[in-house]
Amino acid sequence: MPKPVSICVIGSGYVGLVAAVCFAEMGHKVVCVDNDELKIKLLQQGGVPIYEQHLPELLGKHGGKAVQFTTNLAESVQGSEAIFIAVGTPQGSTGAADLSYVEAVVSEIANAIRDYKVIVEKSTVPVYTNDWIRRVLHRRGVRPDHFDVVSNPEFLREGTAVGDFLHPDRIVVGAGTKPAAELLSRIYAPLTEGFYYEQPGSLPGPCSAENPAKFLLTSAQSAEIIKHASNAFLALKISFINAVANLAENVDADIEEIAAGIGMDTRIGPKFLKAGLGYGGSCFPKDVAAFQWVAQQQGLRFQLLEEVRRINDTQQEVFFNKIRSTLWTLRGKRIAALGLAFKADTDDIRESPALKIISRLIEAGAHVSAYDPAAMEKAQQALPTSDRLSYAKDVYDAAEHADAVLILTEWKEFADIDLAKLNRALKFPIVIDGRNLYRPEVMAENGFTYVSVGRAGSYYAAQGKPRAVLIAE
Ligand SMILES: NC(=O)c1ccc[n+]([C@@H]2O[C@H](COP(=O)([O-])OP(=O)(O)OC[C@H]3O[C@@H](n4cnc5c(N)ncnc54)[C@H](O)[C@@H]3O)[C@@H](O)[C@H]2O)c1
Ligand SMILES: O=c1ccn([C@@H]2O[C@H](COP(=O)(O)OP(=O)(O)O[C@H]3O[C@H](CO)[C@@H](O)[C@H](O)[C@H]3O)[C@@H](O)[C@H]2O)c(=O)[nH]1
Repeated sequence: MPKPVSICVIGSGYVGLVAAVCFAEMGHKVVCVDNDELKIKLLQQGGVPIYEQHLPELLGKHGGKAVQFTTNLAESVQGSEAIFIAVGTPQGSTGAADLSYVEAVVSEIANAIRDYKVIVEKSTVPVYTNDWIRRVLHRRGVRPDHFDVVSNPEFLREGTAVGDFLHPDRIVVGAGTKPAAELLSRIYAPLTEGFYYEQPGSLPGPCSAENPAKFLLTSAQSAEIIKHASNAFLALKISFINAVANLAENVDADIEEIAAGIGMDTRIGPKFLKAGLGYGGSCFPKDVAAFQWVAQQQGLRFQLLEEVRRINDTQQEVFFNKIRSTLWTLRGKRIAALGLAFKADTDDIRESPALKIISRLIEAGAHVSAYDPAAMEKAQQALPTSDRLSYAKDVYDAAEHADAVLILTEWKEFADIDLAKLNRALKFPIVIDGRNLYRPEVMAENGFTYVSVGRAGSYYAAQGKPRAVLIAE
């Protein structure tokens, strides 16, 4: 097992915090820095700022021990061999990523460096950011032999972040020098050489000692583009299936059957073919826009990405129109909204399709009673206060006397609803499901008018036949 590395992670958001505890889990010594004093205080006191599977146990195991939390960037940089930058890169007004947080951190690093450090760009950034970081360090007088800059994009998903980090499909490292590449390979050796998976108590996942994580060494530019292109491709898959869903609905076909049939082709694969409300979250919307901007800067028009974004925006419009056409008028209607987070297993509400739909319903004069298993607090801070918006204590409380129920996030809790109890709570037994959590024939059997995405519910209710999906399962 190679010697552990002393690591500084700057940013204690989703990526920074997960990276910090996972590096500790891999045997390294970590200091995690943030300029948000409240967050650091919470972490120092053993608090967990985000809802993420396995994070509380790893914070409990390593917090204050192998991972220290601090606001002192200079000291943390000086005491570490590798400095990971994991601050936000939000979307700017032109679609380009706003790199001001990255630049601010690089300037602070420049003031702190006294000897050789490997600076690792982990935030999602446009191509040539690695070059810019080097230029800023030069301009600020840092000796060229005192640093290398590496691009190491992160591919974790919220909700499964810890598992994704420790069991990645691949680790991409864009490094231009041997010492930098060697340090990164030492950092990830527990995953790429399988040592971590041999440890008793290591978290289970798809990688193992026999099937360790893959390490791909590339140029910095390639690494930067790999990240943008991966997110854009996944967004493209989602928009593609949503476009097919809208067609399927018009011709009485079923998008679940179609996605199963497409996904069985191993060249295509079954993942990211779930039709629904379109993609949201803190990554896809901004990263597709940023990648399009990158192409524009090179004089290229990446029209495919324009279409991906257009379909995504349309998808929420399509769903809103379904609500309208099912309920006719919306003013004064009482609607239960199940789900606030942008997807299941997270409390993150950034770019959540659910919040956009709820806001539109309120604007249209409807009364919304909302419920989410994890995102209530964050949603209450984000949504405007309104006497037409209330927050329920559970699914059935939200549904009480409602004209209809909307399913906006694919929480397992919503797939396990007691349908008879739901039916009794509602004023009218209407479910409009943006996540296809139920089979239309089951909903028909339970007396519901059921509207979903890319499926003609009435067909199955009438035919009552087993479907290809069922046979395949
Ligand atoms: N969220 C994800 O699932 C995910 C996955 C892969 C990659 N990414 C990328 O990783 C980056 C970080 O994303 P995130 O979701 O963790 O962001 P976030 O907004 O949750 O966290 C960023 C953190 O950086 C801190 N910060 C900002 N400026 C700072 C400074 N000068 N010094 C110290 N700390 C500072 C903020 O206080 C915040 O805690 C983004 O580029 C994002 O695109 C995110
Ligand atoms: O078949 C699918 C899969 C996802 N989604 C939606 O797509 C969005 C993004 O989902 P997901 O990719 O699971 O969540 P993120 O946590 O945003 O992760 C993405 O964005 C991260 C930040 O860049 C990357 O690191 C991850 O690899 C990438 O999956 C959510 O709104 C989902 O509801 C669908 O509509 N259909």
